[in-house]
Amino acid sequence: MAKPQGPHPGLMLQNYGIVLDAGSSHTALYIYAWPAEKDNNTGRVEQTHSCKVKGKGISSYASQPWKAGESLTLCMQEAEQKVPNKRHHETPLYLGATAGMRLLNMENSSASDKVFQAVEKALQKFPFSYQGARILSGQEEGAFGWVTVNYLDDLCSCCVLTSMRFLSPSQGLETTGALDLGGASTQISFVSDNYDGSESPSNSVTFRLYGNDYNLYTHSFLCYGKDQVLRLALAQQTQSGPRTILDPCFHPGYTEIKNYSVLYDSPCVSGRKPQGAPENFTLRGNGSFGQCQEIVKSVFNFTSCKYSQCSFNGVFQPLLQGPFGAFSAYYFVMNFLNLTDTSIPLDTVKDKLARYCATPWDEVSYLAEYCFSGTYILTLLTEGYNFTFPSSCVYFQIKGSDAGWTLGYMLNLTNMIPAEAPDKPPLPHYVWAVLPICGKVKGQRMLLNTVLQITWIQGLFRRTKAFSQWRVHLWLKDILSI
Ligand SMILES: Nc1ncnc2c1ncn2[C@@H]1O[C@H](COP(=O)(O)OP(=O)(O)O)[C@@H](O)[C@H]1O
Ligand SMILES: [Ca+2]
Repeated sequence: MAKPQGPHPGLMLQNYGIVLDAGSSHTALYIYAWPAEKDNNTGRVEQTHSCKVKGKGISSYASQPWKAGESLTLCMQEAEQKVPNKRHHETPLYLGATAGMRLLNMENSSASDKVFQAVEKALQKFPFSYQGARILSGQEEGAFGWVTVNYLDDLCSCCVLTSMRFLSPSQGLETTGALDLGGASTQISFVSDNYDGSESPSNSVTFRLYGNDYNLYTHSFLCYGKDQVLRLALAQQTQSGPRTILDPCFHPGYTEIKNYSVLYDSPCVSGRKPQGAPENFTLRGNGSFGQCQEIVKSVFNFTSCKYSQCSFNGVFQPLLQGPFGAFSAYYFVMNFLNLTDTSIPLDTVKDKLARYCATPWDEVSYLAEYCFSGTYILTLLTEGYNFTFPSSCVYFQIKGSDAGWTLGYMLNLTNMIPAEAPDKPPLPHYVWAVLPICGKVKGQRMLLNTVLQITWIQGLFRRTKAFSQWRVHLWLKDILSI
């Protein structure tokens, strides 16, 4: 008897790519896959697996570099299992390190080199196509995060509402800005119609996507990740070298003994350690959101700006233009605090946070830093970047933990972001007519894409936003299987 016919084997063939995100707090491995039979520009890339490396980030192994390499072994073995053997040799493997290694490199470049040597040695033992380990610049981290957010196109209801403005002839189609909060740095990246890149060239990244140039504004604030900002705030409170501090950013009843040398062992605060400080100090929480916000505000410098406008610390920032997707620690913290709904008035958000901060520690007794982190996020967004809530459309990404620069980095390095538009229109025009029907099948996201596409047909763009067309193009190819 003839075997039942399965799908043509060629149709099942997948390509894979692996990216290791060596962050300041920990390393994570991501596996991406896309259909092999489609040309690079049309297959939808999806994350098929992720693995969190046990222990801290690779920069924490400065004094025992070999352990940085060893720490990756389990996740790499898992990747060997997850990627089919036949594809191992063709699977590119990248490691990108962010602010933790940027800081280590500033502090002790030979230690950072040794960590990379150890990591390289460990990764080369695996059968994948190793493509190198390096530190990403802050601009790259911001820009690739933006590519990911726009590629994922995982828009929430907040932005569906905002999509109404896509129909306005004066506004043009918008890309989604990206907000990434790490432990040691934070990035903001967006396209603003009023920004041509000339005012502050170091904040400008140009992308050629589908025949159009995008001028992206991006800035990475080193030391403004949530873990380093906590050091800045504690440094602010310990300048006189006290033995005890009453810290409003921690719950009442919370007590912790902190070591001065450990606190000041970071380029973000080094040189500020008080002379003659004792070995330790005791941190006692008193849970006051208002006072905590005052301390957090004091780590931002709003006084000098040599540009037409600035966010903080004298850094140029053009007019905000949204929507924005906020991911990584933005999502972890706001999700934990049940504050991801940005349609809530700002005062209500502050009330909720104030109540959380004032909750006695014995009623929380779990992860002490969320009051501080929530206060920092709110202050960074509203005072630092000047978002106004609820009118600014910032959405905390549901798949927050998995959005980040890694996908954009891989898309770029594997040339999967087409720089040029195809010679002919991606699909004949009659196909657009079926869109409203398709739109109902997959719900919200489809509906939004429909809006984008119709807007395109009607020629309502002030200028062509080919990146969105590219997304729609990918999606159409997907659902129509062409
Ligand atoms: N479940 C979680 N809840 C709260 N914070 C988290 C959670 N998981 C990760 N984080 C935080 O997210 C941040 C991730 O930063 P990371 O990517 O390691 O640093 P960077 O991007 O600055 O190099 C860290 O501050 C880490 O503590
Ligand atoms: Ca990160």
